[in-house]
Amino acid sequence: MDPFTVIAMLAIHLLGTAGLLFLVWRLMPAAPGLAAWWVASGLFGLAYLVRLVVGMEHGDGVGVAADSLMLLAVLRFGDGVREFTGRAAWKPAATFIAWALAVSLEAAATVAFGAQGRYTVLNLAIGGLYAHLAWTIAVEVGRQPRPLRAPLRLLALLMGGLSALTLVRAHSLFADGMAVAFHGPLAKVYYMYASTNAVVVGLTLLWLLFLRLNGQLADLAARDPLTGVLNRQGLDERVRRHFERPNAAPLTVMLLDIDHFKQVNDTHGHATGDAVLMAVARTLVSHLRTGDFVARVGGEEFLIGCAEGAHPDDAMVLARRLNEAVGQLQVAAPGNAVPVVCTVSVGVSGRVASRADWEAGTRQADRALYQAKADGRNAVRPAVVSHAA
Ligand SMILES: Nc1nc2c(ncn2[C@@H]2O[C@H](COP(=O)(O)OP(=O)(O)OP(=O)(O)O)[C@@H](O)[C@H]2O)c(=O)[nH]1
Repeated sequence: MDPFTVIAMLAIHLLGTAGLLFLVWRLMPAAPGLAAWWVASGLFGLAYLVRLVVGMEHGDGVGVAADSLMLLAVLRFGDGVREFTGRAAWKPAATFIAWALAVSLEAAATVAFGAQGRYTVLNLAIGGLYAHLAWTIAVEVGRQPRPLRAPLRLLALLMGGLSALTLVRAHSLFADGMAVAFHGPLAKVYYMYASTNAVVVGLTLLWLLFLRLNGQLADLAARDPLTGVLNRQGLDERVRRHFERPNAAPLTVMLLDIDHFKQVNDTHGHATGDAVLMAVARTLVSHLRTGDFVARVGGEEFLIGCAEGAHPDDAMVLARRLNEAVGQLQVAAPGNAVPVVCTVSVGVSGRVASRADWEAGTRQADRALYQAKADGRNAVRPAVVSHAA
């Protein structure tokens, strides 16, 4: 394939990808990285388009201007990667300096050596940026949620390959002259790889976005929107996953109910009632230990799963600690000088060793909670477990 056709195809792929990412971004403007990625893809496509229009081997200002778009594109791509993975963004000044430095070096090389100087510096700069990107993504693989790791690995690999090829190309351009840029085996391999990348990178970005959104949706479906703790569906899933593990620790079920919560609503209003629910949920979460979990299972009722054996304290100790901590809460009520205080009653089950015993454990905790309420509230009661065969 002649270089003109290859570069035309590259421009079409990149502009097409930019259009697709742009349409997705219009629907999800808050999706991290997406705004930078569609701009990067568009700039890259535009740079190739300009190259086609002005001619590829120009050693002049127009060529340098087209290349400056390409450098900007790689920098924007990096911005998107950092945003998506939650890494600190480069300061705009740092990005501008990196870009201006590369463009100035390229302009100086163009003046001194013509097209050969221009292409050598461009490939060096872009190859270096790709290497940095490959490294940044590779570092993130271990830090990101498990489902994102495969596409991130692929992206790191693609960037690494592109970096290696671009740097080899820079060396060949410097050593052998302009002919190697568009003709011969290296040019063939380079443009084949670049064409494949233009398609695969765009798809990988969409793959990453899909996985991220899928995770967020699953999280939304599993959590109570008011308090952020698990809802019933999330709880079922959590218990199922817990007991699926080999050598899963037994669990203790704790049911915790806010006392006289109706009065809080009736006296201070529903919004204050909501604030109390949020404060109680935060307190419970802050006291959880590794392996424990909390769910909102009713209006003012929470369930805590305590992983047995993983902690020096047993569930009763945790239950008393939670009862005390909630009792110390003071929740501001709008229009009321005195903050709202509340207490909780807690019922604690016996050990639950398997998924099949979970419902029975929940019933035990419920009976113990009933006992705590019957004993005057603000109390913790263990289940009375019958050992009859
Ligand atoms: N603010 C607020 N109130 C809720 C929510 N869900 C349920 N409630 C209220 O919680 C109250 C529960 O009242 P009851 O079941 O009578 O229980 P209680 O007043 O806590 O009494 P005891 O449990 O017997 O101590 C009701 O007034 C519900 O309207 C919610 O999401 N927000």
